[in-house]
Amino acid sequence: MPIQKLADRIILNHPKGASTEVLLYGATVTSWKASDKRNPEPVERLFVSSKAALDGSKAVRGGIPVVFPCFGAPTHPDHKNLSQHGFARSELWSWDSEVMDNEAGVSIRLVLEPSQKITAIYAKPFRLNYVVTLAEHQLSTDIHVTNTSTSTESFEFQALFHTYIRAPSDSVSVTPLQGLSYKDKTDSSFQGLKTESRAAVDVKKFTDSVYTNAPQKYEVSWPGGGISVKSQNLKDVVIWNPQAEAGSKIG
Ligand SMILES: O=P(O)(O)OC[C@H]1O[C@@H](O)[C@H](O)[C@@H](O)[C@@H]1O
Repeated sequence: MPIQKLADRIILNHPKGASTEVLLYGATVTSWKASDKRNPEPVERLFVSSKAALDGSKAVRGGIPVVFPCFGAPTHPDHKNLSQHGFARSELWSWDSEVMDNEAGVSIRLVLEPSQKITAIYAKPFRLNYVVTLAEHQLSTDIHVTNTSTSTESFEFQALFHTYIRAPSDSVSVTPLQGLSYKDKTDSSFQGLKTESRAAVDVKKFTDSVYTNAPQKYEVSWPGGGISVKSQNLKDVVIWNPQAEAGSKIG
């Protein structure tokens, strides 16, 4: 069965061995296993904390949480009743459809629409469609935000994937970010933007950097492993790793 619909999650299996799991809670991808040249057997590519709650009691600490309609603490007046990173990662999404099921890819669509609970904190006419596609060596996540208003009402939003890549934090690095402007969220004494001087950005110390106008094509590499990340229409990229310093404060 390439697509298994369980009560709380969807499991996708690719005929060549890759697999992924998507929780209906938050539409959070909690596992992606794929092979590569170094590993003929599929290996897990995403990090999920051993302490993560997967029962829908709080946003999943790991995998790929979906962030909408605000990133970080809300700053826009429309988001004033929301918590950090918005509500999409902590709502129950609905199954919509199977999009594709063949050797090229196995793909499903989930949907999130305003419920009474959401409208109480965010009364905007939105619909989110989320398509997760598993290919032999690739996982694609596409978020489509629709303004369902029948009038001229508009709204501003931020949307992103909060991907936790499974990598050794003492030796992983990300390229190419050199020369880009970034907000260093670990440095509250400095309000402006810094310029990235490093050819390869590591996360050996607590890192929380928001790069703007980034190239949308990155190599995340470590000795003996790595992963390529591509994005479309997502021009900012965040490199975050709490390390022990900030990690010890996370539940
Ligand atoms: O604890 P949360 O809400 O999942 O956020 C985790 C982190 O998410 C990152 O994307 C932010 O840049 C950090 O500032 C934040 O701490």
